Amino acid sequence: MQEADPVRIIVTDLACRRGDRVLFAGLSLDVAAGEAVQVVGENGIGKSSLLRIVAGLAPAFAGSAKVIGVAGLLDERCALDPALALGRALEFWSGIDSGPPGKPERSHLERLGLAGLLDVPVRYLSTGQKKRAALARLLGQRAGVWLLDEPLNGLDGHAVELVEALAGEHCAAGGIAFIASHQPFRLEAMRSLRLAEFSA
Ligand SMILES: Nc1ncnc2c1ncn2[C@@H]1O[C@H](COP(=O)(O)OP(=O)(O)OP(=O)(O)O)[C@@H](O)[C@H]1O
Repeated sequence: MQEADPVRIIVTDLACRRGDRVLFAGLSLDVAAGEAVQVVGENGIGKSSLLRIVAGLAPAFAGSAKVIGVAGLLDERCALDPALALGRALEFWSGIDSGPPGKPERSHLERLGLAGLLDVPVRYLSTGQKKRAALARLLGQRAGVWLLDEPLNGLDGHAVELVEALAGEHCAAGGIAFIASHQPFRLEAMRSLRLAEFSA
């Protein structure tokens, strides 16, 4: 994240419709720099849909969701070319996300345990390795607003702690973590947003 970039999420009277169902309505929320929110609720209640609306990838049915700053979405897709070696795949995005020359930061790769996998085609990576690769891309984006959809899925205990630590550092540096997760996510002073309270 670029220091001093202002970040905020402002959700106002938001409603979400998928197919012929309104999943939730009347949702208002204000998330400021340094804050973390965990969106909780049963399968199918609309957590991913909410994150996609906030990311600007799905339309609101009513109301609005506004992000101030750059948003980076991490979801179940690792969004890296499966045919490319991991290093090349990350370089491609790094060039787009933060401009040339497009080298992913070595310290990120080492911390995520990816430094020894840069020659491995993305399609050969394990589930947890793909998730860590997606995190490397997110870190490379330098986005102030992290939208994390089930970020702990497929990760071993060590990697879970790492993701929690990364999110904590991100918030401490003035970023926002907006997280949909069924699993407990240990992050200091994180608020819970119970989507069931807004079910239509
Ligand atoms: N494009 C779409 N068209 C129609 N229905 C959709 C679409 N996308 C999602 N849905 C439906 O919307 C509902 C909410 O899905 P969503 O993925 O947001 O739930 P979730 O709370 O994230 O669930 P989970 O905990 O299982 O990940 C589901 O019933 C899903 O089938």
